[in-house]
This record gives sequence, structure tokens and C-alpha cells, in this order.
Amino acid sequence: MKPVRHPDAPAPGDPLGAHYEHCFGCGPGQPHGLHLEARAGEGVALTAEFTVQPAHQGAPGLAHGGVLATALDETLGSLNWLLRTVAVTGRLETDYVRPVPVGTTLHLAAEVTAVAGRKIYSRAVGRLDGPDGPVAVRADALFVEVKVDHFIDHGRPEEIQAAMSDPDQVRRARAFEVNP
Ligand SMILES: CCCCCCCC/C=C\CCCCCCCC(=O)SCCNC(=O)CCNC(=O)[C@H](O)C(C)(C)COP(=O)(O)OP(=O)(O)OC[C@H]1O[C@@H](n2cnc3c(N)ncnc32)[C@H](O)[C@@H]1OP(=O)(O)O
Repeated sequence: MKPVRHPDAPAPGDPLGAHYEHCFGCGPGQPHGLHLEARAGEGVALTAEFTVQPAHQGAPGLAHGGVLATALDETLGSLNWLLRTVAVTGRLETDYVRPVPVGTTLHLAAEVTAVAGRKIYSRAVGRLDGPDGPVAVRADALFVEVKVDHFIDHGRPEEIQAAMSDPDQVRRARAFEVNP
């Protein structure tokens, strides 16, 4: 089925913000994280930027492939905010096309291609030197819709308690759950 943008999805160009303060991919309160910033696009699509830091190296001066996969995973995961669906990564397939040097800003673009029941199919691309630059990484993913209970049931109690006493986090979780 063709994906449907939620009527309350942020307007094209608007930042999506972090889904969780301490998320390794997007959390502003996560000192070790990627600090990826995503913006809504048209339809069920978005763009994001991530600048490779020295802490993200695999080989000398080059980004670690797992870190790049994380950036793709986070970008793809952010799409679910445009659907107002809570979903987790079930499958992530990554192509590494060009090495990504430290200091590079990776320009990411992602879109949902189809939705089938709880399954959300999406793809992403990361480019060097600008939104129209050469492709460095690509990914295809399957996210699976879950209830907020997925996190409450499986997360470590300390962090779950802290998230449940954070009004912003609860508001965000509720916004997801009112998906018609
Ligand atoms: C108030 C406080 C509370 C806090 C609220 C927080 C709100 C936060 C908001 C937003 C958070 C978003 C976070 C994004 C972060 C970035 C993304 C990540 O890194 S996520 C982490 C990595 N991923 C996992 O940890 C998943 C671990 N896996 C699982 O939990 C399960 O395997 C799960 C949920 C994916 C599926 O399990 P099943 O039992 O629910 O469902 P089944 O029946 O197995 O699968 C459903 C369908 O999907 C297919 N499927 C599942 N996995 C597949 C795979 N690997 N490949 C192909 N198909 C797969 C199955 O074949 C099935 O398809 P058929 O309906 O039969 O057609």
C-alpha cells in the first residue's frame, strides 16, 4: 500500500526533533551520539545531516561502517514520525559505495516506499559534499510497527521510569498512540 502522510506531520522543511533525549542517533543529551538532525520533506520523505566526528572512525580518518549504518537507521526511523507510527527496525540492508572521511557532512534523504499491515518499507541514501553530491551509502529497510508497550516491556526500568516522568517524552509517546 502507498504510504500516507499523517495530517499532523510537521510541514515540509520543519525539523522533526529528537524522539528521545538520550538516543544515540538523534538525542541532544547524548554526548557520544551522532546528533543527527532530520527535517520533514514532501510526502513521507525527509532529509537529515550528520557530520562525522573523530570519535566515529573505523580506519584512520574514515567513518566506521557501523556508525554510517546507525545514521541510516536513525534517518529511516525518523520517517515513522511522518506516519505517526511507532516502529522499530526489523531489517536494515546497507550498501557502502564510497569511503566517508572524518569531518564530512553526510547529506541523507529517506522515504517510505510502502506500508503493509505493521510492515513499513523504506529506503535512504547518503551523499557527500551536498544534497546532490556523490552517493556514499544506501540502505533499504523494513520497520515493524509496535505499541509503546514494546519499550516499557523491554527497556531497562531506570530509563523507562525517567522517560515516563518526563512530560515531553510522554507527550511525544501519546502523539504516536493516537494514530487513527
Ligand atoms: C512513556 C515512555 C515510553 C517511551 C516511549 C518511546 C517512544 C519512542 C518512539 C520511537 C522509538 C523509535 C526508535 C527508533 C530508533 C532507531 C531505530 C532502531 O534502531 S530500533 C532498535 C533495533 N530494533 C529492534 O530492537 C527490534 C527487535 N525486534 C523485535 O522487537 C521484533 O522482532 C519485531 C518487533 C521487529 C517483530 O516482532 P513481532 O513479534 O512484533 O512481529 P513478527 O510477527 O515477528 O513480525 C511482523 C511482520 O514483520 C516481518 N518481519 C519481522 N522481522 C523481519 C525481518 N528481519 N525481515 C523480514 N521480515 C521481518 C514478519 O515476517 C511479519 O510479517 P507478516 O506480518 O507475517 O507478513
